[in-house]
Amino acid sequence: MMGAGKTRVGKEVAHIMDLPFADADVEIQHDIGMGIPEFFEREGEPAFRKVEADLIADMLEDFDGIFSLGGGAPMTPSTQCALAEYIDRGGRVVYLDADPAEAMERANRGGGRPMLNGDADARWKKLYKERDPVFRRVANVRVRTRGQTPQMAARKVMDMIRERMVHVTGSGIEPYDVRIGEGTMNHLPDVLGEGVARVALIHTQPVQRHSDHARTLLRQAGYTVSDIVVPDAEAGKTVDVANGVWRRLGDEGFTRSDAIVGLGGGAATDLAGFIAATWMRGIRYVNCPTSLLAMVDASTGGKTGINTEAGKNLVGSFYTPAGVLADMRTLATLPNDIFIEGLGEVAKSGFIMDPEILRILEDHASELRSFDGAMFLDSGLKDVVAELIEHTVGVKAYHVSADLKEAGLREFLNYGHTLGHAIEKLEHFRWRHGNAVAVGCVYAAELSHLLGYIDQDLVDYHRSLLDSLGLPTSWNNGSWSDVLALMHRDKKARGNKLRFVVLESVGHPIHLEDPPADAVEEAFRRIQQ
Ligand SMILES: NC(=O)c1ccc[n+]([C@@H]2O[C@H](COP(=O)([O-])OP(=O)(O)OC[C@H]3O[C@@H](n4cnc5c(N)ncnc54)[C@H](O)[C@@H]3O)[C@@H](O)[C@H]2O)c1
Ligand SMILES: O=C(O)C(=O)C[C@@H](O)[C@H](O)[C@H](O)COP(=O)(O)O
Repeated sequence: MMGAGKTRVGKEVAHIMDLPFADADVEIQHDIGMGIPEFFEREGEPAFRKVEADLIADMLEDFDGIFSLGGGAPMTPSTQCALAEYIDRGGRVVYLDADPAEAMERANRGGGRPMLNGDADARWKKLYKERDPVFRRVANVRVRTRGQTPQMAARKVMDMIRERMVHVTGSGIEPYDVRIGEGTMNHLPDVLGEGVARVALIHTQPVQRHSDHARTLLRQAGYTVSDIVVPDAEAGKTVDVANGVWRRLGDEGFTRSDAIVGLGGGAATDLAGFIAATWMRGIRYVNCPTSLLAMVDASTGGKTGINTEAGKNLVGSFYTPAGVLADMRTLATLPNDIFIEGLGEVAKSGFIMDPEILRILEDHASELRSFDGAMFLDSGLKDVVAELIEHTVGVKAYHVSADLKEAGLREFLNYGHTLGHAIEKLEHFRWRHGNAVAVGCVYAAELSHLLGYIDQDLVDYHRSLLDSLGLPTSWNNGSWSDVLALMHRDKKARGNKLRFVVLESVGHPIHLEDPPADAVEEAFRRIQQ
């Protein structure tokens, strides 16, 4: 909006990011050879908008830097299309959302604004009403600047435009974004939206520091927050815990217009999503993953659920979050072993789809293996991890977008999980999920090899890569009959037939229906060594 500080803040952002800055109004005046008020007077608004739209389209093609648009520009349909294409090419369109009183005061101060002729405040308010919904729609970054100096606002803009983003869409999915970067939790109020009054913040005790931060953000934005601490890790994914949370929501009067925020590792986000899916048959929820595994996998895609006596994740639903905020600052407190566990799901995504993930893992194996949260944010590893998260969420989004309810393609994300879930259950969940998946991937590779799909080299590659990352590649703590019984309860099984995901090559998974019993058992013998 006029007076929001686009030029002032834009210049500041360009300065701190060492980028060129351009202002659409200055460029236009240069092109038309006169001031904008004069051009408005002589040619009228439609002629001005045409000149403006053409210039913006050219700049979005050719200019690399920070570009400030006039407040009316995004109202022109051709500019809306140009901005959408710019976003598709990886661009960031920032809506600088200022406090109306501050913006009106600044807009009136400067003068020379043809759109504010007459009663300037009334005109400003009318324009705001028309433009605000459009600005929200065309921008992929919204920065609230209430009470902030231009320098503070510029820092906020910079953090936000440096974020990585993966868009998740598809049939049956209300589109949402996974935002990855430092400070992405600041988006919580935007993602929750204005229709929500109460928020249940569901988290575990080890992430208290991060939930305190989230609670502050939520309270500052005006939400009534219920802080709900659930038992840690798999102990939280039970029907008793879910029942306790439902009771709290009932006691505190949660209605359909309220929301859940799930904050923590994958167990906490699985539980929070399940509560959101079931409370009043479904309320809005946002995930704030704080472990690597939850960032790359659990928080996205809408698989929510709890465990039962019969096995892992056997009760749940497909229920999509309104957004995922992977705030890399939370990784500063993550213990090394839990970080490494997350690499199990990262490697899985490399094996089934994205060789670039495998290349990054190979190139940085020893740094990743020595992950130290306390040093992380000031280290070069931060960008490597951000890239791994973006790639891995990209793999997840690809499968989920095409097949939300896991009719076929999405099952490929389950590579390594048929045995992995059985190991977790037989180990009474003392084995971490990502570690069990790592062994499960070696098992699936062995099975692929036994049936002639891949050669021994690729099986060996599974072992050497996972081992270089500090992940386990063997397991020898359970009987074959127990393992087999649990694999029959896997959700991919049909009737009494086992189904697996195996590989034909890196990036080419296939379904394997009812494989020969001796191969299934022999692959197990091979991971016991
Ligand atoms: N829904 C899905 O699509 C999906 C995908 C993959 C895994 N999962 C599920 O996710 C779970 C595994 O997730 P996980 O590996 O995050 O385990 P987890 O949730 O058990 O978290 C591991 C431990 O790390 C702690 N922790 C998390 N973030 C921390 C931080 N920043 N600082 C300090 N401690 C932190 C947790 O409190 C916990 O003690 C499993 O239940 C698995 O089934 C779900
Ligand atoms: O999103 C999916 O689909 C997956 O299979 C991702 C897995 O990495 C994840 O562990 C998931 O929780 C497993 O789901 P399940 O259906 O096998 O319980």
